[in-house]
Amino acid sequence: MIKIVDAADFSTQRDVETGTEAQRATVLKILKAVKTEGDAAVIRFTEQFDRIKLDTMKVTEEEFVQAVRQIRPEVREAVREAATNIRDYHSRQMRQSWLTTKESGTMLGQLIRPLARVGLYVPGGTAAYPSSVLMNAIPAQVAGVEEIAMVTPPGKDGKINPGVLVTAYELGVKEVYKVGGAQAIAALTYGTETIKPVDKIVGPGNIYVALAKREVFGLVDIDMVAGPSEIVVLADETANPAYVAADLLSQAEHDTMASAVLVTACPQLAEAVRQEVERQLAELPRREIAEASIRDYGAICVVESLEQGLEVVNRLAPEHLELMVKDPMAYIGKVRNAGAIFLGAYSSEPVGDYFAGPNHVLPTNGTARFSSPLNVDDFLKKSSIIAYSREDLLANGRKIVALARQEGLEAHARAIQMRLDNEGE
Ligand SMILES: NC(=O)c1ccc[n+]([C@@H]2O[C@H](COP(=O)([O-])OP(=O)(O)OC[C@H]3O[C@@H](n4cnc5c(N)ncnc54)[C@H](O)[C@@H]3O)[C@@H](O)[C@H]2O)c1
Ligand SMILES: N[C@H](CO)Cc1c[nH]c[nH+]1
Ligand SMILES: [Zn+2]
Repeated sequence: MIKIVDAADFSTQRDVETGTEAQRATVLKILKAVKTEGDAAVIRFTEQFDRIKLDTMKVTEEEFVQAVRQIRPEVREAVREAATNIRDYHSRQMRQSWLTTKESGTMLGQLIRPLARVGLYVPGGTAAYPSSVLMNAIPAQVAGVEEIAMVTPPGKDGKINPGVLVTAYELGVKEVYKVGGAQAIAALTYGTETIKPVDKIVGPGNIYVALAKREVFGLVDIDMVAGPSEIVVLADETANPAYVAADLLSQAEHDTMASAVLVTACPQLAEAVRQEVERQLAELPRREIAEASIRDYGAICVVESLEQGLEVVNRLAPEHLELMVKDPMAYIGKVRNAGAIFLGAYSSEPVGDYFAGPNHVLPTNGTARFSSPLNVDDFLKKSSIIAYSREDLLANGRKIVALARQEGLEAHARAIQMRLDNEGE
């Protein structure tokens, strides 16, 4: 049963990222072994944790072809159309290098370059989402990343989820390895005989993957450590309770630790949604997962006004926020913290998960206060350009010398002073 909570002390923060001491020790052991032993360690851990003896790590052309045969044509068509929408949306995020020239002749600018090689982690198990392949690979491709290596654990039959493989194939991602867990993160970071190291690792995974990503950050870049899914629906009396309940359950079915919350000032809507959640839950194939999520992390927060509701929303900083109110556009300027904002009755959250175009890799657990959806910038890096003119150096050199000496850095000061002495009139 979904609980009714008080606005004042309500929080959706969950302790999901630190793991136990034993898990952290396991991850450190795996990272060290792969770093020193390479492929042999990857093969050993895959046998230990996935119960698969790998003959070859790299997916063959024949395996791609087999996967294509297993996927219905309409699904493949939907993947293509979703890919087009996601590519169009992310293309708008692309930045250009720039250069300004001052009257003094000095040129200053910023050079934009894509990362050269990126690793994409795709989880195995029941959460092997082809849509996550689209959401992680397309922004990298739009940025111009030349090499994308995908890693994903083998299933019980030693094969990779066919939907995931076909989606990779559709995008032209052909470098795919049947390796998962911390050993995959280690291989992407340090490199092995088979897997070349990457510059950045993106994509969600279980606690072993999350801990390994945190540990290697600095040697490589990482995107974020995404926690369980979340949705907050801010609704008024005009909202359809069945739609609200369905959208809450769409995220609850992801994970027993997913969080689904209704915030409303309308007690009648709160009661109707409560009943709808119970009714719809009973019919869901993933009922056990959704039920646990609703029981432990679901809530209805009855507030005094929509204004107060917005305060709650901004405090929770949810991954997904739905504004199911009469005039959603009127409220958008008041939303401070949310990963993605869905406006009106027809912008149901799964529209964003699969098809509309924005990314579904979003900040969770309150991190929308300071971070953004996965985007093209995550795959770009910037270099500053400084082409100082003689005129500017002579005009400003003394100030630079003063700043250097203030820091006690005489060699810095002399590098400038030497030019002033040589060139000064
Ligand atoms: N936020 C998102 O967008 C999003 C999307 C998809 C999945 N997810 C999350 O990703 C996770 C997927 O988890 P999963 O387990 O199904 O797949 P996974 O690929 O993340 O992890 C499987 C790997 O974990 C390793 N492993 C398992 N048990 C181990 C142990 N005892 N010691 C060391 N390593 C071990 C194995 O090597 C295995 O290959 C879920 O938590 C899910 O919620 C999040
Ligand atoms: N809602 C998830 C992120 O919170 C992403 C996803 C993948 N497939 C379906 N949904
Ligand atoms: Zn989802």
